[in-house]
Order: sequence, then structure tokens, then C-alpha cells
Amino acid sequence: MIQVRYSTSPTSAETSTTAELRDNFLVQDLFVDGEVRATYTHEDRMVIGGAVPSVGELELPAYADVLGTESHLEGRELGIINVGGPGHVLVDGEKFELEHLDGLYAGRGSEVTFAGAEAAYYFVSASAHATYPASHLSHDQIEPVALGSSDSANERNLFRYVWGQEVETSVLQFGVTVIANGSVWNTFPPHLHARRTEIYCYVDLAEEDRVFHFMGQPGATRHLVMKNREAVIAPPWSIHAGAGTGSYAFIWAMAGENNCYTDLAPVAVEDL
Ligand SMILES: O=C[C@H](O)[C@@H](O)CC(=O)C(=O)O
Repeated sequence: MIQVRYSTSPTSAETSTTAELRDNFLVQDLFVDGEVRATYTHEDRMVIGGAVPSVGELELPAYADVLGTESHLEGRELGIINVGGPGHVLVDGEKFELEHLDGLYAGRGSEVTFAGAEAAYYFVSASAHATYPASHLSHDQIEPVALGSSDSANERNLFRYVWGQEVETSVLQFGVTVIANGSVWNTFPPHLHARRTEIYCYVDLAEEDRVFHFMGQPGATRHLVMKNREAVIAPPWSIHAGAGTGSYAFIWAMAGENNCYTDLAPVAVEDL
């Protein structure tokens, strides 16, 4: 099952009701036992999804009626993060073991199968113009970048899995940020990046907690109240930041014409 979301204008976000904002930007219910679920957004034509193999194996669906190809990755590349327990993913038959928060990149033209009774896989695909080899990304082997401080309640570690350096891709970038205990803010102060969409998926959040995710143009922000394992689409004109009522992490994934990780524009707090 795949949903389709259309591009939206910045001004429409200012006049949207809460329900309209949630319909356009929030992605829920991606993780269902025994299923692959996905959403296609026209914002940089990204697909985000969840695969919960349970006792079987799940193939990445082609979604031919939406993607127009016989195989999902015929013209796309894929990033995967395991947000559940241990499992493995097959890429063209090659087996990659993924522990919690381990990642995997699968290149254009690959066939992907998800497995693992305790595993739950978040994935993002984007249009790709070239083919690159699969790459396993062990969370424990990625050097974190320490950001923020406890005084600002935004202390966090940023793990850059795919960001235009070690792992070569066409356009896709993704990683994980883990908020330090006692801190609440992510991506604060916020930023914008022209010509690139970013999608966040909040994880490791207790069922009773929520993340207040902030979006929109500076000076016209709105918020979405989000639960564990829910995702949110940030078009290039939208800030993307949040504050949680408990500890959490999130997966960030980006695609678009601008695939220079450092090509972004900070937004000063006083300009929000
Ligand atoms: O640019 C990609 C993502 O927005 C991260 O760099 C930001 C982030 O995880 C954070 O500051 O908490």
C-alpha cells in the first residue's frame, strides 16, 4: 500500500487547519506486522516507508502504478535503517545483518528483501542517475558529531551515515541523531536548505511521549504533535526542528538537486 502526497506552497501551510497540515506533511502508520507500507511525496519525489517482516520475508514493492517501473529501484536508490530488533536485509541476494539503528544503502537497480522476526525497517528511496554498490553502515562504527549543550536543552549526537563522503550516492543523504538524556530540542537553532527536501522519522520515543515538531517558513511556523515511528516531510522552504516530552532519536533523510550536506542556511532564533 502506498499513499501519494503532492507538493505544497509555503503560504498554504499558513492557512491550513491542523488536519490539513497533518494530511499534507505527517506520515503515520508505516509499521504494521507483516507489511510494507509507503508514502510517495512529490517533494523531490521521495518514497518513505516501513517494512515489518515478522515471521516471513518482505520484498520491497515496485509500486509500479506510482513509480512507473517494474522494480522499485529500477531508477532509484535506497537508504534503510533498522528501528527494531536484529534482522537482515538481502540486496541482490547478498545478506547484510542489521542491529538496532544500523543502516544500509542499496544502489540503483538492486532488489531488496527484508527479514527478521524482531526487526522493523524504515526506508527512503529517491531518484538516482547512477549505480553505486551496497554499503552496510554500523551505528557503532560511525563517529558521532556532538551538537548543542545541556544548558540549551539541545545536546545531541549526530551520526552521518550517508552524506556525500565515505559512501557515494546519486542524491540520497541520511543519518540518525540521538538526543542526550535531559535534552529535548533537535535541529535547534533551525536551518533551511534550498533545492532539497528533508524527511524526519522519530524513533525510540516512549508510547506515552510526543515530539512537538516545528515546520513552516520563519515567522510563520506551525507545529505537529508526533508519536513514535511517525515521519514528517519538510519541503525546502520549511524549517524542521522539534522538542520531545521524553528521550528520542530521529532518522533524517534528504534528496534533491542540492546534495551538498553543508549547503544550508541557518535561521536565527530571533528571526523565527
Ligand atoms: O541536515 C540534516 C539534519 O537536518 C541534521 O543535520 C540536523 C540534526 O540532526 C540536528 O541538528 O539535530
